Amino acid sequence: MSDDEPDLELLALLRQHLQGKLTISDEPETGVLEGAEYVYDNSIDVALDMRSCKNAAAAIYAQMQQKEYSPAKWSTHELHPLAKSESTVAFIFTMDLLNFSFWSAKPEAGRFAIMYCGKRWTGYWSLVAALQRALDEGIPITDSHFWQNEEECTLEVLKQVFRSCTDEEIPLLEERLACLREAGTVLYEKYECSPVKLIAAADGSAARLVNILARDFRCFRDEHRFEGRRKPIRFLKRAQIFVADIWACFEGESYGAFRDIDKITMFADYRVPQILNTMGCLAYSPPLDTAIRLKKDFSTGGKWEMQLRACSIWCVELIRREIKRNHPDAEINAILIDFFLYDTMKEIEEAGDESAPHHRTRSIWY
Ligand SMILES: Nc1nc2c(c(CN[C@H]3C=C[C@H](O)[C@@H]3O)cn2[C@@H]2O[C@H](COP(=O)(O)O)[C@@H](O)[C@H]2O)c(=O)[nH]1
Repeated sequence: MSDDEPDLELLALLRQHLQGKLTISDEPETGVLEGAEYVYDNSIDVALDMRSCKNAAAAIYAQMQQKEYSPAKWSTHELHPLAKSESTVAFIFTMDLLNFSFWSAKPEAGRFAIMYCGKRWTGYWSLVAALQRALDEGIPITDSHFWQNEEECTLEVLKQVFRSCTDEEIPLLEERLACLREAGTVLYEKYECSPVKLIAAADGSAARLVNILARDFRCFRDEHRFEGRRKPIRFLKRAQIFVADIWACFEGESYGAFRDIDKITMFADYRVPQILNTMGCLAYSPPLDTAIRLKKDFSTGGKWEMQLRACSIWCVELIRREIKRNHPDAEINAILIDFFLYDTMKEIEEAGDESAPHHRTRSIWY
């Protein structure tokens, strides 16, 4: 938009304000849900099946109750840190700086994997295992001073941290080092080298913390242009899952106390669309469905990838609303629904069901 063109959105807001119809609260919004709805409304390759979403809401609620999904469940995963401490905040920050792109084009036996505690870990769990193993081996991988030290924190050392028990290396190793370097510099310049100070800057607002991460760290700024829309579509997946992991780990207390945690949306990755499609909630156009089944590469910010990510966010939001409509007192939000869907998809995959492959994008965003 050129400078001399009127900003119609701003004029509309001013008109509403002058008519007393607009209360501008200082509570921040992330804009993620608004962007997701816009893409959903303009999608031609992905649609939501409302009957399936209603059925899914009932099934998800029942299973979440039965499996007692709550923030406390986060700490029951054997690799997640248990201490409610600053070092756990640093661990989670490191983890969510690097929490992206673990999928492999190789068969299960040959894919990147980490041996730790006598078990073979793949995907997201390979990341958590690698960080735990590094700490056991005396590598200060969660310390932002280390990330900035170019003599100590080298690509070779990071290769050692993520050494695989197969022939395949972790994808995007150089990009992961760049994320640590940038984060170390920003923490040094703005937050006294402390992720705890970063959380404190949000003053108890989850939305504000997501916005701070997107503003101050390029590697968290997961936002992309969609067709002709002037404002970028914000997914902010790793920024949001960082806030969610802190909230869940600390069970809404201490560093995890956020008064607006319910503003966090589903995390637009490659796993949850997969299970939403399996449940019939997400429907794909034939060309898109074929491209996913043929395991084609999807470009970052491409129209198919944007629709998949945005419609997944919007789908989980509709499922959340349906659950709350039927169970107004249910302590459920998009985070817990997302965690449940991710874990369930992993159980389906571990049972060997490869019937619905996921879309494949290689990026640092998810
Ligand atoms: N939407 C969503 N995406 C999630 C997670 C998690 C793990 N969260 C744990 C914490 C609490 C929960 O109960 C989970 O146990 C990882 N991912 C993303 O998936 C991808 C990895 O997939 P795979 O290669 O198959 O492991 C990668 O983009 C990673 O960033 C989640 O919860 N939701």
